Amino acid sequence: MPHSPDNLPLALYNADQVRALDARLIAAGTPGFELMGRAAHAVWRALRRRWPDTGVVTVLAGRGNNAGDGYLVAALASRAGWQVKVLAVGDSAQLRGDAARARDEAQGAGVPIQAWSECAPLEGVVVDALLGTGLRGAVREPYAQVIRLLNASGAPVLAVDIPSGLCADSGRVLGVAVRAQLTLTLIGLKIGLFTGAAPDWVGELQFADLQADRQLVAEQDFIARRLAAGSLAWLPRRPCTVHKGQLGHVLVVGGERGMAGAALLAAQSALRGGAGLVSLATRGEHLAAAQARLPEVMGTAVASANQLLALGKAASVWVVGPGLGQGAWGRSLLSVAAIMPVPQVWDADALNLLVAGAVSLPAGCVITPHPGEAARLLGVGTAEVQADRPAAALELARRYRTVCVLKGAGTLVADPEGDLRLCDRGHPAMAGAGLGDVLAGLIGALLGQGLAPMAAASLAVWLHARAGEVLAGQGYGLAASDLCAAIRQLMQEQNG
Ligand SMILES: NC(=O)C1=CN([C@@H]2O[C@H](COP(=O)(O)OP(=O)(O)OC[C@H]3O[C@@H](n4cnc5c(N)ncnc54)[C@H](O)[C@@H]3O)[C@@H](O)[C@H]2O)[C@@H](O)CC1
Ligand SMILES: [K+]
Repeated sequence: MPHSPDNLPLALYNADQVRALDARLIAAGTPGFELMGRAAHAVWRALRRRWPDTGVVTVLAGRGNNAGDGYLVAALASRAGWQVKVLAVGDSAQLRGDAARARDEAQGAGVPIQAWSECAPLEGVVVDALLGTGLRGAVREPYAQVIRLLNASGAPVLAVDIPSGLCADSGRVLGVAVRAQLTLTLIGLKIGLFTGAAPDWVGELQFADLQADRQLVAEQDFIARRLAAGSLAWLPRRPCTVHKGQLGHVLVVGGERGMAGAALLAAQSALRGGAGLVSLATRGEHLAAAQARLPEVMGTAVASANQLLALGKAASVWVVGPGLGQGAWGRSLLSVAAIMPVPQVWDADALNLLVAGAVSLPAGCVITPHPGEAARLLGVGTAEVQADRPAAALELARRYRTVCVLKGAGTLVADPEGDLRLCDRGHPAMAGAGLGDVLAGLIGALLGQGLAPMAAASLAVWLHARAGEVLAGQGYGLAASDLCAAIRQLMQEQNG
């Protein structure tokens, strides 16, 4: 993703939480208009840094405090000698409170304020100050038409706080949204800037804390935390005397006929993720190829539940599902997994069989659905999952009493108690076959080395995404198996 440098804060808020934070700051003695002024200075600085030589600004202003920020930016631009105008959507005479004061300040600075009309030209850099965290429901007219024309104009856009039309809670486009080149968000990071459709609308993301009191910020509830290297539980350093028996024995179960590769990738990933031992329970036809490709992995042909039961007792972690299929073979193997009292990762067809009611999920699991699997697990459509990914991840974790990794851009990791992490790393090049199998194997390896399910899932998601970024950045085709070496490299850099 183009945004999310390492220096952004970790806490992610929904709209209500960020409003509560605004209110706390105001109650603690910083007037709202003072915050608005700081917001405007931050926007103006960001604008000049990004477009230093333009000299022309059009501010599109709505009727709330987001517009107030915009009016004050216009005042600053005018005082700096830039050519600036405000196009007011709706009647600017109806502005109230701080926003009205900001409008008056712009007027006092000589900024022309015109009522927006379809033929008003959008000149220079456009500051989107139409709608912020106060947006409720689908964008109404004439705002929707303003946004459509803005997007069609090709003008460079700096969005104030959040691109207008994007839901601050879910990143859903509420009918229509501004496509920004740069978004400067204020006081706290809204989760809607990172999830759902947001990565395609936000552009570069910058953050201004408006000098908010750190103690007050720390006391504010948040909905999720961003995954970042510094915030992750890393593997403990290995003692010199360590032996393979202490590093986990991961058993990968899968590879129905025609789907051998998925299980192999999971096994390879478990190996490269540092598991002491890796076993593979698969169809007999696949053994020779598996041994040739991964000689370190102990491959066993399993034809029945009893064979798997005998084999599986030696393993400390199970990774079940890659290429498992949904036939009788897969179902019988999964019924064994369901009674094993060890940490497990359930992926792919294991989840489809779970939906079909073939088995129930054992305790201590991590499930790793993509949006389609998540939708089936929740009994809703995929669009509904994508419309509010944080809510879907939390609901899956709660309903199945498990750690849930909801894959896709902005992968989320949730636990049943409501702890939610978001990964804003990764790359579109990762939308390919086998990437999920690598993630499942890596989570298994980290569980085997002693990390708790939430920590193992979070670290694996982050390593997987960072590895994808590193490889995509080198500009060659990304194959899932390439990722294993890059993940190993990242782990070495961190623990080395
Ligand atoms: N003191 C504060 O609370 C601060 C707020 N700030 C800014 O204020 C923003 C929040 O301000 P507000 O709460 O006034 O809200 P907004 O300015 O985001 O939006 C409120 C306006 O949008 C209209 N609206 C709501 N839903 C709509 C829809 N579906 N279609 C069309 N119009 C719709 C409302 O009628 C109202 O006029 C933040 O995003 C941020 O930019 C900053 O100035 C920093 C300080
Ligand atoms: K906006």
